[in-house]
Amino acid sequence: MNIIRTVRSVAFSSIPNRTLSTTRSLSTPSAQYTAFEVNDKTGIATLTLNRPPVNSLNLELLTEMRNCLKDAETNKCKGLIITSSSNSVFTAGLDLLEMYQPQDERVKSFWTALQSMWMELYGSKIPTAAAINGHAPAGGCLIATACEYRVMLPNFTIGLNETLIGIVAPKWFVSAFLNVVPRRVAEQAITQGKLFTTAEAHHVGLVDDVVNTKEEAIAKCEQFIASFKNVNPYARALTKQQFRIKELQELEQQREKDLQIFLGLIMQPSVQKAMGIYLEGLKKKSKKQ
Ligand SMILES: CCCCC/C=C\C/C=C\C=C\CC(=O)SCCNC(=O)CCNC(=O)[C@H](O)C(C)(C)COP(=O)(O)OP(=O)(O)OC[C@H]1O[C@@H](n2cnc3c(N)ncnc32)[C@H](O)[C@@H]1OP(=O)(O)O
Repeated sequence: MNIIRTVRSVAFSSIPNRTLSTTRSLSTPSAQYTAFEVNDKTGIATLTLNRPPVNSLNLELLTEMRNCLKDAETNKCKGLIITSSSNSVFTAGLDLLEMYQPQDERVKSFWTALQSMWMELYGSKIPTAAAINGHAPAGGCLIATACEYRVMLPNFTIGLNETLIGIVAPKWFVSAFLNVVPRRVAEQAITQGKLFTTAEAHHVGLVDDVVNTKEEAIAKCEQFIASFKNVNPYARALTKQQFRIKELQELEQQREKDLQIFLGLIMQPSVQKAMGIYLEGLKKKSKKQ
């Protein structure tokens, strides 16, 4: 696999136009699981999730994601694309090992980092797009629905499958899902823990477009971001905020309560047992392959 390096605090406005190399990626020692590149010509940032084998979202990855999102906004990038370095998994969602038999302080930091990353992404002032080049269950779907545009490659799955693991998708997971699919479809799917195939997701509007390759997916995201080129960024950001402020304020005001509900749920012996069985099943399946 290519070693992907990460750029931090590169002011887009200070990047000169170059003809040969069109992306800039500098390394920072702290970035382990993400690559963050800014295209010099378009000003679009790409955040690539890079935590093999399945980009499961642990504390460190969530923290890096949040830092990249902040950098993209601070540096006035024209837009942000999220994708994965894997050929088959966008992200497997939250790292179950963070929630199974967890350490007290770490699991609190983990959930707090998830809240922060989501608020940063959902509330981002710049256009955001997900190039979903693999499976996107649970937390993967959460990231995709927090973006303004989604394009997906064929024959993968996406959805909020929490109930199948014996856990509950919090209200803010559901509200972002509800932005993109009708309420009836959402209620049925989330209570069933349904994972939609790409074709089904496209049919219900969970993804906007389907393309065959990652390159095409990135190009579609770039087109989406470019569609705002004649729009005043300030007016755009305030307009977007009007659509999203309610969910953001709700979570901001209830962060501690949300954390306590999360801890109360996952620490239940029956939930720990269900998670253990689910993890065991994943490991058995992985060994068979
Ligand atoms: C009103 C009250 C509200 C209260 C709210 C409270 C709580 C909410 C709590 C939690 C919310 C959680 C949301 C989540 O995101 S939970 C995670 C859900 N994710 C999944 O179910 C996906 C599981 N994974 C898969 O289905 C497959 O791995 C996948 C299709 C993604 C990829 O398949 P592939 O064949 O390529 O890879 P595998 O062989 O299955 O896996 C390789 C390796 O990775 C391990 N692994 C997979 N997924 C995870 C994961 N999410 N976390 C940790 N580890 C994972 C897998 O076990 C294999 O490991 P190993 O055997 O190689 O050691």
